[in-house]
Amino acid sequence: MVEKRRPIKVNEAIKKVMAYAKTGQIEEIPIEQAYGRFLGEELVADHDVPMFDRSPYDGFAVRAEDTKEANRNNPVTLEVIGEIGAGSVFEGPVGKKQAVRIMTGAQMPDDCDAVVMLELANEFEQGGKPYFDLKKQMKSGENISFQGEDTKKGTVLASKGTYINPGIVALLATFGYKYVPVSKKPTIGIIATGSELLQVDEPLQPGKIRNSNAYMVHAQIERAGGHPIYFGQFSDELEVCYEQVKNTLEKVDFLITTGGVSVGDYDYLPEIYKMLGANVLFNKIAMRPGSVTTIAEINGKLLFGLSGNPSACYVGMELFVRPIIRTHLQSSRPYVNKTVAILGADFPKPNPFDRFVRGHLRYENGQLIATPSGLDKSNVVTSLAHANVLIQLPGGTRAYEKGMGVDVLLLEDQEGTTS
Ligand SMILES: Nc1nc2c(c(=O)[nH]1)N[C@H]1C(S)=C(S)[C@@H](COP(=O)(O)OP(=O)(O)OC[C@H]3O[C@@H](n4cnc5c(N)ncnc54)[C@H](O)[C@@H]3O)O[C@H]1N2
Ligand code: MOO
Ligand SMILES: [Mg+2]
Repeated sequence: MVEKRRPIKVNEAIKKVMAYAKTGQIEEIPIEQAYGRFLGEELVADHDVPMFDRSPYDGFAVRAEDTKEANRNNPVTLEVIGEIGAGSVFEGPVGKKQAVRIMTGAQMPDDCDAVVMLELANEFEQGGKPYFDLKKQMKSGENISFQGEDTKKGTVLASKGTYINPGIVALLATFGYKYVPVSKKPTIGIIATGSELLQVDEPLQPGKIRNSNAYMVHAQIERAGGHPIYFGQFSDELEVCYEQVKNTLEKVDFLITTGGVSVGDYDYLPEIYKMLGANVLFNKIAMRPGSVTTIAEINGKLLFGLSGNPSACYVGMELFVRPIIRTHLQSSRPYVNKTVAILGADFPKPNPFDRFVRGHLRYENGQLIATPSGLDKSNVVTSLAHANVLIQLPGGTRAYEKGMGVDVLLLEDQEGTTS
């Protein structure tokens, strides 16, 4: 007699798993390797940027008061008493009707309060000395990048757990991080189960398929920011799988298995959880695909029993494993980000369970359109290739029509959300 499983709501399932979410440790890595990692600490400006008033143009640093009388018919003449390249500092005083040639990025001389662009200065020499005429009155503060205008000392620029994009890398360099504190990646074991599975390089045989889940999950873990370790594929033999799961558990922060969670004769994961003495959080979720996703816990360590069906496995990974990874990486926004889009095609199949349809999101005439990216069956693999969203269709009796507003989960987004 097959056991009767009680489906729980998706949000309830996520909550049950997240009760075991833990933040991980921090490690320091060279800045060159920081891109794509997650900040282990908040990034605070420990000095003003820029640190000094500087010129945004190549030109002349002047005292605005000397240009008061200047206009188109009445140029003022200023004497050029020196030159400052970026990186140098002009030490001397700048007196009445004097100016200093200055380059973009160079520190302003203390006595000057405006910069004349080179194009506006009519340069000439007299008695062996350089001068220029200026036909424009300068305002005090004109053409200056002021100290602290970019950011002020003490400003929090990014919170911990932030995904390090190239812009964050620029900030890290600005504040002198040769080594960057990043969240240590959780190690996540992957085990594929199924006697039908061929290795990726084996020729096809009758009744067999190649193991795609292991590599797909490997990539999904990397996208989420974790460190995957693939422990191999095992045929449906209870003892072998049990030993493998038990040994692997000791080596990883979390373990993902694919396949063997349903009610088939060779679906051994439920039995393995029993043998391990694991606490099964749930074994049925009111969702499609992935209704048989089973998650267990042993001494606080999570075992994700993802479905063998590729699309179900994929969805289970994004909904349940990803927020656990992101929390480990210190993010306070661990969930897949969401937005609303317009459904790009009819979806006529009503279902009592919530659906997560693999979809492709695109911009069209300023609107976001989400269209299913292939056949919507949980055993389908090709619909995953062009999926950049999961279209979330609440369960019920209704069909969904092209043009309706729908929630979409943004799979390639790195910002995440709080719920
Ligand atoms: N009587 C019932 N049968 C099924 C139920 C049910 O409730 N009652 N649930 C169905 C649902 S929903 C799903 S999803 C699948 C889940 O199956 P399992 O998680 O037990 O996975 P397997 O039986 O091992 O495999 C299912 C399917 O996926 C293929 N597979 C497995 N591993 C891989 C892999 N690494 N790469 C690619 N494809 C893989 C496997 O060949 C099967 O076709 O159960 C339904 N049945
Ligand atoms: O777990 Mo299944 O994917 O609902 O078809
Ligand atoms: Mg099965």
